[in-house]
Amino acid sequence: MARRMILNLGQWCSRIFGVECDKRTGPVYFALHKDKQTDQRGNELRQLFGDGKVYSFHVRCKDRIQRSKFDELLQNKLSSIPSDDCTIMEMSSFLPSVQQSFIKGFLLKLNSDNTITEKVVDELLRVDAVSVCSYVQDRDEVWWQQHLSPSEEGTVMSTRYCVIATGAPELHPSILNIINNDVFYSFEEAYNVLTECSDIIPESKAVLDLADQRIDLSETGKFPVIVIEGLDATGKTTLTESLKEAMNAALLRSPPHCLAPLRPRFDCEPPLIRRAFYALGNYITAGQIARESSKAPVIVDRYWHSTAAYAIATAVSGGVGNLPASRSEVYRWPKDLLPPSLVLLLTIDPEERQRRLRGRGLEQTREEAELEANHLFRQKVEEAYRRIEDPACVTVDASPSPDKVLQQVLLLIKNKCHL
Ligand SMILES: Nc1nc2c(ncn2[C@H]2C[C@H](O)[C@@H](COP(=O)(O)OP(=O)(O)OP(=O)(O)O)O2)c(=O)[nH]1
Ligand SMILES: Nc1ncnc2c1ncn2[C@@H]1O[C@H](COP(=O)(O)OP(=O)(O)O)[C@@H](O)[C@H]1O
Repeated sequence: MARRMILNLGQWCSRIFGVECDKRTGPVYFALHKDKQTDQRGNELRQLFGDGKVYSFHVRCKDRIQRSKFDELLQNKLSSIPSDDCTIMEMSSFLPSVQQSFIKGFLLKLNSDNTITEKVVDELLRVDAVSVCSYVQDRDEVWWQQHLSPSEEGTVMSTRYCVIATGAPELHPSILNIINNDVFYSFEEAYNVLTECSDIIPESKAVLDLADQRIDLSETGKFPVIVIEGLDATGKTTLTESLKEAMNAALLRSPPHCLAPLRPRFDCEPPLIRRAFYALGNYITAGQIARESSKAPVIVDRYWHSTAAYAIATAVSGGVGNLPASRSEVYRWPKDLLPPSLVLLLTIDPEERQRRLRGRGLEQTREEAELEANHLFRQKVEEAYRRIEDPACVTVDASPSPDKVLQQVLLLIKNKCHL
């Protein structure tokens, strides 16, 4: 995929940086040059680096488990700065000619100098795995990126590169790493992640043991398997319980009940580890689906669509426009995961969903909180749901009463599954 990322940068190929400075206009991209460049397309750079001190941070660490932990540390440190004192923008960077070279970082613009911010910058400077840079103009108003490193006397400015604005690559950099880092397309890939983190997360061994004991059947039985998907509070639990009664069906969910005690532990982990946990949950549920569908219809409350949609929406910065295009390989069902007969995506308008969330009164999970705080994230989840294929979701308007939704869905299942 990196082949389509190559930009015309001349003979020297630096990292390309994309900063989400304005959700409406999309990222501003820049590259680095060893020599001074007079034609910088300065207006765009002034938008990024003008008006006050600017730092960028990203994690450089070969081990992906360590990298994901440092990413989390970096995000938590920066979010400790009062939002009035700074503007934090997501920054992605990649090497156009190197696969899997994408790294996620942040650009920090200080609205005012204060001790909290300087303290956070100084602390991050002392984390070996975190690369800190500042951006300054010389007397010719040419912008430079300077790499900073700590010293007893303060900070030392070492290597510096001339910053040049550049055009947008064809694909948003954040989609470069999705495959088997954010979304897992095989049991083995997800299993390997939890194996790699079992020394720092002892609970991983319990998950791996349950994954080893999963029912490993590759075919569903003769009865239909219907997955119910949708954002929180769209009515999945209500509908799946009614369908269980109405169809005398087995009701399963992903992650499966056997993983429920471990879920809060992994919900606190960075995306790489959290998604591997949910992915293994899908494979354990798949074995239960295969077994139960030989005896009766099976209803499943969330499955791979949830895992993939939330992972893609989290991994891709900015708005819906940055999502991988429809038909992209990231939306393809894993070849080794049992596919259901039908996937129904419950949709309701945001106001009704808010009302139902309040009515439910349950504690919000981290992702639910994110869904409410960030309508861009919610839009990306909904759009990612719709782009997943083989099987694709069939959208259901879940705003009528519970009974009307049930009747509508029973008719849909009858028609689609030829019951
Ligand atoms: N089940 C499931 N949830 C996921 C996954 N990835 C992210 N999530 C998010 C979706 C929700 O915001 C949150 C909780 O989802 P669940 O439906 O499993 O739990 P809960 O019963 O609290 O949510 P609900 O309101 O019934 O949809 O976790 C995944 O792979 N599977
Ligand atoms: N069709 C519906 N009409 C009105 N309220 C509903 C409907 N379906 C569910 N609810 C209510 O909305 C809240 C969330 O429903 P729930 O089934 O828990 O959704 P989910 O499992 O998708 O989070 C609950 O309080 C439930 O009683």
